[in-house]
Amino acid sequence: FEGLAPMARPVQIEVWNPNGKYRVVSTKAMPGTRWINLLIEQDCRVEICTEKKTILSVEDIVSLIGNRCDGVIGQLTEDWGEVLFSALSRAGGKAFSNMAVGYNNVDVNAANKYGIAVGNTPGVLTETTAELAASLSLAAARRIVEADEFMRAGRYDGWLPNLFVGNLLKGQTVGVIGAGRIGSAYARMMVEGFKMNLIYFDLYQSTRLEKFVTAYGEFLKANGEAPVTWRRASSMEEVLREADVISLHPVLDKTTFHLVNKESLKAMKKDAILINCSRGPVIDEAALVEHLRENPMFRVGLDVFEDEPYMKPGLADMKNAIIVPHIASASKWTREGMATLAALNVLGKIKDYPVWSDPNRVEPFLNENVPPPAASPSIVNAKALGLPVSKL
Ligand SMILES: NC(=O)C1=CN([C@@H]2O[C@H](COP(=O)(O)OP(=O)(O)OC[C@H]3O[C@@H](n4cnc5c(N)ncnc54)[C@H](O)[C@@H]3O)[C@@H](O)[C@H]2O)C=CC1
Ligand SMILES: O=C(O)C(=O)CO
Repeated sequence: FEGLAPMARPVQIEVWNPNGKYRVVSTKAMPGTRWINLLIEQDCRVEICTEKKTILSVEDIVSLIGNRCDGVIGQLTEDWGEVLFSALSRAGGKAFSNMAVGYNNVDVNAANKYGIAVGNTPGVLTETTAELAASLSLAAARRIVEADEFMRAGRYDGWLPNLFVGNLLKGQTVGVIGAGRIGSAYARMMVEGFKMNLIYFDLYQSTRLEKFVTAYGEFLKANGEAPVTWRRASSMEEVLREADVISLHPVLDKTTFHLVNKESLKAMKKDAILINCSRGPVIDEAALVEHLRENPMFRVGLDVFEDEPYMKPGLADMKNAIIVPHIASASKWTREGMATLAALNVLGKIKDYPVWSDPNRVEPFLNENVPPPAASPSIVNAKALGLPVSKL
């Protein structure tokens, strides 16, 4: 790598295996070391950006790419479009992977234009993300954050029949919008854990989820308990009208932008609970603040925000909102796994490996005791680029 033209603007980096044949850049330090070791073992020089700022600009990343780079692992906060894919292509790059399952920050058409593979990290974060949605559901139903603040403020002076009365989940209806991997895992947790009935809306039927709820209902009945039920709604409005707790888990695209707006909020029960662990712009956040103000019994649990990292004015003042900073996938196992999948996506393309045939079945890549399969775990534009599929 000596003799390369200096970068346009220096960006601080940490280098592993300086003599590696392939140059792979990660725009952020990521948890664990397995991802670094896997790249090094396959002759990669790994450069990790150590700049202090949280969100790198397009210019920062152009500098990082420099004039020779085989692949980049990037983050959902970065704007991966024409400028970055053309820079990566000029540097001889073949692959980019988001360290995330959502890739609404990536212009896949621009990547296709330059023949660059785009990876994401499905599966490894399903349960962790669903568990946070479940945590927010419980926290909202039982007003845990308000009650915690009350205690810390020294305001507790004795048990009272009316103190922080919330909602019982058992026997109520949970509504899921977007019953894909995460939405289905959340639905199962709420149905099995709290014996809620399920209503869901998705463009596709979730047969596995339906079968699970049917079987669980039969199990309960056989044990003399009230069975749980499920229904696939024919419109989102049906879910909004009927559910007591509604959790949003669709991808963010043109069809889901402001899916929840002023009108849809009005359609919900006055004391409903709304959870969002998908992407901020799925909710019209200004309309939500207005709705929270007008309906004190309505509660919301948010992991994501429309103008992340910012909040719409007024949201932070609402007692009926629980807000956490996009931490739904933040368990150690998941974050290390996401780093591994992202690194293997990039490595697989650099080494001309085929693409794994089923991105819902990524466990073989996560087993630390055996070498990972010679494939890229999940490439979203594999078809568009005509990449070969693994026979494994
Ligand atoms: N807050 C966080 O930290 C995390 C957020 N996410 C977000 O969650 C999303 C979902 O992830 P997965 O479950 O793995 O994806 P998935 O692809 O398995 O599920 C998405 C589901 O949304 C459905 N869908 C698409 N358009 C729809 C519409 N207009 N109406 C109703 N349903 C629609 C799809 O048919 C699919 O079943 C990701 O795209 C990402 O944006 C994912 C992980 C962590
Ligand atoms: O994976 C994603 O899409 C996230 O939002 C972070 O895990």
